Amino acid sequence: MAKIIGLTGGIASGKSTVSNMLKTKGFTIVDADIAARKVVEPGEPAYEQIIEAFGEGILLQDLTLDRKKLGALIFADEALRMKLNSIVHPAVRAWMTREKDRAIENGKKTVFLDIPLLFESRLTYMVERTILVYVDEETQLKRLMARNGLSEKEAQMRIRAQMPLSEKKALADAVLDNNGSLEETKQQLEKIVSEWKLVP
Ligand SMILES: Nc1ncnc2c1ncn2[C@@H]1O[C@H](COP(=O)(O)OP(=O)(O)OP(=O)(O)O)[C@@H](O)[C@H]1O
Repeated sequence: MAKIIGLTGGIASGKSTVSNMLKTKGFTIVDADIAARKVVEPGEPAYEQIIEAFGEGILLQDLTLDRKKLGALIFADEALRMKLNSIVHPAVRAWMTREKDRAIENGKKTVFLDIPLLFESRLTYMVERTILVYVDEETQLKRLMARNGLSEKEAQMRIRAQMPLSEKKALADAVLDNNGSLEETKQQLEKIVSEWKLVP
C-alpha cells in the first residue's frame, strides 16, 4: 500500500524548499498550486465554467484567464469568491487525485500532496499523515519581505490573512522547524522519512 503524506505550511514558510529536498531524494510531489493553474487552462471544464459565471471579460487577449482581474474581483466580493472556489476546488482535488493514482500505478510507494491550505480547506481526509513546515512569525516576515520585495506592512497583512502557523502546529502529525539552516531542515526531514519508513 502506497503512503500518502500531506505537506503544508504558511506563506514563505519553506514548503517549496522542503518539496525540492524531497524531489532530490526521488519522492513524488503533487502540487496544489500547479493543479490550480492546470485546471483553469483553456479547454478544461473549470475554465468553461468560470467564463459562464464571470463572462468573457475575464479573459486576456490570448484567451487565458486574467488572473489579476479575477483576483481583484473575488477580493472585493465574498459571493464571487465562493463561486470561484466552488468551481476550482473540486477540479483541483480531482486533478491531484488523478496524479496521485498515476504515480501509484507507476509503482511509487509514497506520494506527497503539497497543499498550502490543507487544514483550512479540510483536506486532511486526502492524506494519511501531515507534515507542517513551520517558522516563527519573525522569520516568516523576514523571508517573505526578502523573497517578494514587500514592505513590513504588506508582508504582515499577507501573513495575518492566513491561519497562524502556531495553530496549524497542533493539527500536524510532524512539525518541521525551518527557522534554522537548510542543513538543519534537511536533517529533520530525513528523520521523519526514516521514522515513517517512507520510500519513493
Ligand atoms: N532554512 C532556510 N534558511 C534560509 N532561507 C530559507 C530557508 N527556507 C526557506 N528559505 C527561503 O525563504 C523563502 C520562502 O521559502 P519557500 O519559497 O520554500 O516557501 P513556501 O512555503 O513554498 O512559500 P509560498 O507558499 O509562499 O510560495 C524563499 O526565499 C527561500 O529561499
